[in-house]
Amino acid sequence: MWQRYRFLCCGCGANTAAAGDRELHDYAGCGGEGGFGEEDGGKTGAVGAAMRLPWSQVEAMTGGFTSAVVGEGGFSTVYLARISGALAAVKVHRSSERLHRVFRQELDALLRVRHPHIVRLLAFCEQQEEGVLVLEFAANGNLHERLHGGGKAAGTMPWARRVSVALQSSPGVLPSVHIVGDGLRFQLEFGFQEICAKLAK
Ligand SMILES: Nc1ncnc2c1ncn2[C@@H]1O[C@H](COP(=O)(O)OP(=O)(O)OP(=O)(O)O)[C@@H](O)[C@H]1O
Repeated sequence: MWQRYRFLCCGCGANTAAAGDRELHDYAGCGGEGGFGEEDGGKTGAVGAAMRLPWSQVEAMTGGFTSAVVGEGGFSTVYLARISGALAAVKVHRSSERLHRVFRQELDALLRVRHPHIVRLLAFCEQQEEGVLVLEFAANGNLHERLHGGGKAAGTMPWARRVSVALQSSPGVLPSVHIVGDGLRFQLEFGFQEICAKLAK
C-alpha cells in the first residue's frame, strides 16, 4: 500500500490526507518535485507495481480529455499528462468488446514486464470499457519515425545508432519479451530516450 501511494504522490502534502482523499488528489496538475522512481532517488527508475486508478483520476489527468494529444493509434488516443512533475502518456483505448480484449492483452503483458528498454506502465484503469494505460512518456517519437523520418523525428537515424538500437531491443537483451509472447507486438512501436531504445508496447 505504501508503495502504491508513494508511487503516484509528489510530496505536495496530499500524502498526509486520509486514504479516501488520496483517490481524489488531482496529481495531474500538481507541481511537486517528486515523481516516478523515487524509491531509489530516481537513479534506476525502479518503483513498485503499476497503480490501479479510478476513472475520475483519468479524467483529472487528461483535463477531461482536453489535454494535448500526443498520438493516435488504431486502438487508442494517447494524451500528454504531467504526474508528480514527470511527463506521462495516457493511452485511452477506444471502447468496444473486441478492443477491450486488445487492451487486456496489452495490460497483462505490461504488468508482467519490467525492463530498462521497455516503456514502463505507471498506472492503469479498467473501470470502463475504455481501458486506460498510463505510460512513461517517450519524448523522442517512435522507431518508425526515427528510421523513416517524419513526425517528431528530426532526420533519420545514423546506421551506427540503428545497430545499437537493434542490439538493445533484441530478445537476448530483452528476455522478458519471451515471457509475454504475443502480448508485446514489439516490431510496431518503440520509444527513445537518448541512446536507449525503449519498447512502448
Ligand atoms: N509512451 C508513449 N510516449 C509518447 N508517445 C506515445 C507513447 N505511447 C504511444 N505514443 C504515441 O501514440 C501513438 C499511438 O500509440 P500506439 O501505437 O501505442 O497506439 P495503438 O492504439 O496501440 O495503435 P497501433 O497498434 O495501431 O499502432 C504512437 O504512435 C505514439 O506517437
